[in-house]
Amino acid sequence: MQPIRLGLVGYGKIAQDQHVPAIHANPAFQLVAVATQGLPCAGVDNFRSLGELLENGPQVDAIAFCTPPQGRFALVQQALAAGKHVLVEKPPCATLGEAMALVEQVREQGVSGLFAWHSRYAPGIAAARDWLASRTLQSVQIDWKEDVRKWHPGQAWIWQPGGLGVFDPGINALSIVTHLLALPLFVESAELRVPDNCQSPIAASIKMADARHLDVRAEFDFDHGHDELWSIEIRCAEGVLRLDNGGALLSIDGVGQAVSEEGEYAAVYRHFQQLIADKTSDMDLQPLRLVADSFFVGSRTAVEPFYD
Ligand SMILES: NC(=O)C1=CN([C@@H]2O[C@H](COP(=O)(O)OP(=O)(O)OC[C@H]3O[C@@H](n4cnc5c(N)ncnc54)[C@H](O)[C@@H]3O)[C@@H](O)[C@H]2O)C=CC1
Ligand SMILES: O=C1O[C@@H]([C@H](O)CO)[C@H](O)[C@H]1O
Repeated sequence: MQPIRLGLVGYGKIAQDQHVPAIHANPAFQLVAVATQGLPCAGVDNFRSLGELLENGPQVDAIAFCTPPQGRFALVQQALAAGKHVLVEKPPCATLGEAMALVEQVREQGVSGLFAWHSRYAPGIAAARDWLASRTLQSVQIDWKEDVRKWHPGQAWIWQPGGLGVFDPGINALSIVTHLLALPLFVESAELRVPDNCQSPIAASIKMADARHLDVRAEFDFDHGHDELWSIEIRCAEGVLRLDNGGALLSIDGVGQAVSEEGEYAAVYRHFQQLIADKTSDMDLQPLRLVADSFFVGSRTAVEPFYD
């Protein structure tokens, strides 16, 4: 079986930390070319733009997008126009409208598309989903607090319009919860705390509910330089389920549970490989819709300027 020849656009932090190692570890893929505006990727042909890669580079079957969300829509459209399968990092686009258009364009082109909500592939998520399927949910508490200076050093785009600020990691928690719950969520209220010198929030409190009035609360903090916290606690009539470390750890009533041994990005690429084989797609919009709605209804509180 010939490997899927893969191009990658945006050889930055997550491409270096996660995508390229996961691609190299999966024999179903062969990374053959990179288009990036920063440092080149060793061992493959490098180009300064996707257009140049498509025009002058080696043949590719699929393209992975690891650029910032701003401008990504046009890049993915370029790949779709060339008939390529696409794997798109989260958040899929800078706006909900762009992401909705990509879903349609993937369908029209008859290729496979994946919105890579990587946290949905964390080791504890599948077991959590199985346990919750037969339980009576009463409330959900999300606490997602990390250090932007550690995870996005010098990345000005995250504070600019379309960059989402604290929702860039926070959307991962929303992607997990929307994957675990049976019904869609709606944003009831939100408070966004925006630094004087930024266009996007550094912290946020969100109150959500589903059609059965399940109480879902989220606290996001991007300036949390100590004891980082990525936890989701779901109280049920039958007991308390807790995901910690971004979904890597699962406990029920305080007792640790068996989880998958596969890493997030290995699972992401295995899923992409399966979508291509099955000639289908997986492009969920709900996490991005919740972020958009948080921006719609969120009150804004100005806080002190942020300096990297
Ligand atoms: N930093 C992290 O810990 C994680 C980031 N992500 C997501 O991955 C995406 C990228 O984030 P990072 O890697 O941290 O950002 P980054 O700023 O480190 O990397 C972005 C890369 O894209 C390149 N680029 C920008 N525009 C381009 C264009 N038009 N053509 C070609 N290359 C272009 C830049 O040169 C840079 O190398 C974001 O959507 C983020 O939410 C996902 C998981 C973790
Ligand atoms: O997707 C993302 O994950 C976090 C971080 O890598 C782990 O929580 C990062 O802020 C965000 O882009």
